[in-house]
Amino acid sequence: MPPTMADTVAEIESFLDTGIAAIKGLIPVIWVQSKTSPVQFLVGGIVALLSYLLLTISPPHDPSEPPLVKPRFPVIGHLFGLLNHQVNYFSELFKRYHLPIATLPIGNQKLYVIFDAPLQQAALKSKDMDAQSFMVDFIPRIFGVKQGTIDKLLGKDGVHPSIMGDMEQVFKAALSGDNLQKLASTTLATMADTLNDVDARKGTKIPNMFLWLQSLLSRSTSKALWGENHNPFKDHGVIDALWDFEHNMGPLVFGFLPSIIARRAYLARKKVQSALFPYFSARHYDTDPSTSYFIRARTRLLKRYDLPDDEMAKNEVAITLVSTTNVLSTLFWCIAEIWTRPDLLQQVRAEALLAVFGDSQKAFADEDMGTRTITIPAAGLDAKCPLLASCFRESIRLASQIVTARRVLKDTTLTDPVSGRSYLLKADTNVMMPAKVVHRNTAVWGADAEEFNPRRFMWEELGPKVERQRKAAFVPFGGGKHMCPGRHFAFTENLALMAALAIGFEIEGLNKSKLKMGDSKRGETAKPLPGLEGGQVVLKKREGWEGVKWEFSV
Ligand code: HEM
Repeated sequence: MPPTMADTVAEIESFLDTGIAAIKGLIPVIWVQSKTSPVQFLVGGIVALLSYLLLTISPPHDPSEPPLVKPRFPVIGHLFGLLNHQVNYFSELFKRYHLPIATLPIGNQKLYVIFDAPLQQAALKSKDMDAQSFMVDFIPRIFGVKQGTIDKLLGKDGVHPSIMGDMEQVFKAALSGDNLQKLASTTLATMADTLNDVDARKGTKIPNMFLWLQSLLSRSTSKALWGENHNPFKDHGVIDALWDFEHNMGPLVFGFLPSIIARRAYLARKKVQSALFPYFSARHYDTDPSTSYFIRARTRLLKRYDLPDDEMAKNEVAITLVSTTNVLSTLFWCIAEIWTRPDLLQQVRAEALLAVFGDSQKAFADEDMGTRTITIPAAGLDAKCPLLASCFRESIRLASQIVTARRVLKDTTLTDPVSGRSYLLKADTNVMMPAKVVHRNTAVWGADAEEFNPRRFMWEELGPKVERQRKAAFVPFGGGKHMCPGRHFAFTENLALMAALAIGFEIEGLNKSKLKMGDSKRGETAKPLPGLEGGQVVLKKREGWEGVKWEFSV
């Protein structure tokens, strides 16, 4: 049975008492030793003094703040824990203390960590917390834009108002209604070309499924975003540089000597920025009609903030990344889980056939399809293919290691909508909300929370109570006003692609023993470990479906 809050607080207190007693106990020992060795006395004295200082410089803590979780090693223990275990450190703390929210002292600073889904959602909806502060700190370091550019965008230059509200509107408009439909149909058209290019007899040899999907998603999404004619990512070298940057950007957060300490990411970023610069200076976003609303509206808005083209090129490296990174890993895991379970694949296939052909699916099951054109209706597949959609949600649940971050703007009280318990959060403190802890909480997901269960999101089978509980604990897209606006796009493109793959293709050779999820370093969606991406596979057209031409309607 998990410990209660009272047990946990008692455990924390007893741990602290033991620590202080140990330090106090050292003093007579040092004194005794001093009789024989002055050097030992000196060293011991320094140790005791340092330990005393370490135990007393912790930040003030109000009892109405979230419970204090002192590190096992004073002062810097949590920092070491985070550096050492990254996102998993939050999971370890949750396993140890089972708290809904905690205060972690780090040096003389503190950090709040929210482990509980309803509390996370309450925090994401709070007007007294924002995400901007992180932009100020990290965007110049990660993307190399000037501090002045960020000041303009956040309205700190005394000339411009903050861009945030208008940008949220651009995101919402760009990823809904007609704009979403156009973006999804252009993306899926490139995917259809790739499926149609698969050799009818030999298939397509894929040495690494993850990299193959990375290329497919980058090519199709970038073309849909930036337009067909002047897509800066047309050259595959630029796509490779984008992922090289993504993979190696970690040391850029230190913010000094990037060309030395983060050389690989720095050079890759430079290559992507050099490809974006001519796009902005030639104003293709305005003149090329195939440019997406997303890029056109966002660029026009940024231009109202007087961003020169080189700053535009730096800042906009983020766009293709945000539109593909999380999709890539979740799509990969979903394919890996389905295509390594023959029974599940059969069920997904039957469901997709029914969604595409209606009642006539039985007639098609063994028929030679000749050179027919088959259109996958991408819109509405979520409802028509509940098993496939459940598998996709389950892949997102397990792969999502996102840590959503906010900063408290002024002292505020956060109330857990379920337990009714309130916590005081102090101004200027950072708040971290790890999705992995919520997504693997056995109290919500059951004893098999660490396992892939294809039917975990089959609402009709589970009933409304479980549906409500699980929906509340499914938080991969963040929440509040910054909730991922691309989630509908992600569902549309992924379900449609997988439906086509299930109906018309086999993925031969996908090897379960060569698949392993890695731990996310920066709180992104988890990738497979290098060398454990499922091995070499062949994407083959199914017998009788060799001549089919694929297309998608949205
Ligand atoms: C499975 C796929 C995806 C996952 C798990 C995901 C997750 C997230 C998360 C956690 C956030 C931050 C929310 C917050 O701070 O509260 C976010 C923001 C965002 N996502 Fe996604 N995302 C996905 C796909 C996409 C796609 C396909 C697009 C675009 C085509 C996209 C565009 C964005 C944008 C523009 C934001 C920033 C929103 C803002 O700051 O207002 N995402 N996403």
